[in-house]
Amino acid sequence: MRETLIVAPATPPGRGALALIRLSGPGAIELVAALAGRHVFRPRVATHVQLRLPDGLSDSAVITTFAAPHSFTGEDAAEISTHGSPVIVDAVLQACVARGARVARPGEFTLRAYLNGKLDLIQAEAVADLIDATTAAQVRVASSHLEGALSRAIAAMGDEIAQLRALLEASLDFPDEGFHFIEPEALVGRLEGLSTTCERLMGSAASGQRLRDGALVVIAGVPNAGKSSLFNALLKRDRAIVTPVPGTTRDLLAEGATFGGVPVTLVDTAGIREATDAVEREGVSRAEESVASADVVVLVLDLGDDGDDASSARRLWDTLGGRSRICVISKGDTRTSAALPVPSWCGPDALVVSAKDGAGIAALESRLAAILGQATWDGVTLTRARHRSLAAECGMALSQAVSTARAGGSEEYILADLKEALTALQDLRGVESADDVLASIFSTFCLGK
Ligand SMILES: Nc1nc2c(c(=O)[nH]1)N(C=O)[C@@H](CNc1ccc(C(=O)N[C@@H](CCC(=O)O)C(=O)O)cc1)CN2
Ligand SMILES: Nc1nc2c(ncn2[C@@H]2O[C@H](COP(=O)(O)OP(=O)(O)OP(=O)(O)O)[C@@H](O)[C@H]2O)c(=O)[nH]1
Ligand SMILES: [Mg+2]
Repeated sequence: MRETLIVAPATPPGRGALALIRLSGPGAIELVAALAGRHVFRPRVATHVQLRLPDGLSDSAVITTFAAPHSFTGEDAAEISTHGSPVIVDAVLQACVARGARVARPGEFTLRAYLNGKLDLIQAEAVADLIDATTAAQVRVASSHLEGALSRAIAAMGDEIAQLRALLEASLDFPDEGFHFIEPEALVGRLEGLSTTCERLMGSAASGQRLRDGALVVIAGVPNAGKSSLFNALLKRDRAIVTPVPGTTRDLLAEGATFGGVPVTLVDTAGIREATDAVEREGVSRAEESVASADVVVLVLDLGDDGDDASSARRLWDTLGGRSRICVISKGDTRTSAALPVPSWCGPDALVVSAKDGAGIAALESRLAAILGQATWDGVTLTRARHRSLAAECGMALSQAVSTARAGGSEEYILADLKEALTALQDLRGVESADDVLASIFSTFCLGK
């Protein structure tokens, strides 16, 4: 499969100032030379040429060649930078295909870089995440993974495991002498160190996955609490209908927003109460489902009224125990000294906001950013379910090794656990990945990557 020459546009479809078409594989350099009508290119030097294309077309273009192994893919590669008309891009692709190239599958360039050892699996995933990034925080994490920060952290754990295994195996080789190449206390200490490192790594997974995949923030409360007004204030536009009539919002309203660099789907819901008509009842049940699946619930409470409000809001708040929740007292501009004090069940962290004059909105945004923000471990964050489950396998094997070592158990059992932990770490970096794992990762790439 790696023997074929592949070609694909690296720039998005449609009109642009320029377009880049990339080739990788044997014959890439000869092929562009033929299109340019010249033979010699200095590797890695952009060269201005007149391209000869099918149907009598031509274009003034720039070609760069990369001789294997000094390219992104590790193969012979070439790039053609043309004027950005889709007609020219098509003509270049046709010309390449006519000369034996095949149009690349999604992610195939990066797959080749991985198969040729230019990137590990974590770095290859980071290429896709970098292209998909919509916030600076997502770019920061994906760049650091592409640069190798997470891979190095995992490799360091693997090295420590390999050292411990060598010491344990050496001890096994001299059973009669009863000689240990590592003292039992030192072994327990080093295993605990590994186990702690693994746990800290796993501790970054929830926020890392939220950063990559986005989070769900749901605004909830009783009717007329000021939820839709708060929704609009956070979005900084007049998205939802706001009226003094309780029960105004019926359906869920979802819009994109960003807090602390985390892409968020912000949802406004119907006020939760015993509904009398069928439409409202459906709205309330959708609101409850949305609350159940939220990463963070913002409970809006209007304390300007008679206080009946507060008792039903409190029931809702109590159902959120153990979840990420923020209590927001709305309509701060109307609250006089006569207004009800903030009840103690809201906790000391309740925020008073006003959608009308904007007071407290920035504080709410910071609170959301703090809850959703990254928990990094030495600047390294797990970002995918794949990372999380392999780190968990590693963590389980390590804690097993710790308990065996603490109980003075046999070296053979500890060795088996360490082998399992090491395998999980190697799978994380894709040292020897099965074809179906690779297929599922690379098929999510965009064309030309
Ligand atoms: N024009 C262009 N821009 C691009 C890429 C590309 O392929 N082409 N990239 C594609 O994703 C990214 C840059 N990544 C690259 C990674 C490695 C090599 C490369 O030639 N590596 C050689 C030489 C090493 C060196 O001198 O730094 C190698 O690894 O041997 C090039 C680009 C983003 N920008
Ligand atoms: N003075 C003032 N009035 C507010 C504020 N926020 C909301 N209101 C008023 O409170 C009423 C209800 O506001 P909404 O935002 O529609 O409340 P809601 O919680 O979405 O209501 P439902 O969709 O019916 O559940 C409207 O008359 C708003 O103008 C505020 O910060 N200050
Ligand atoms: Mg509403």
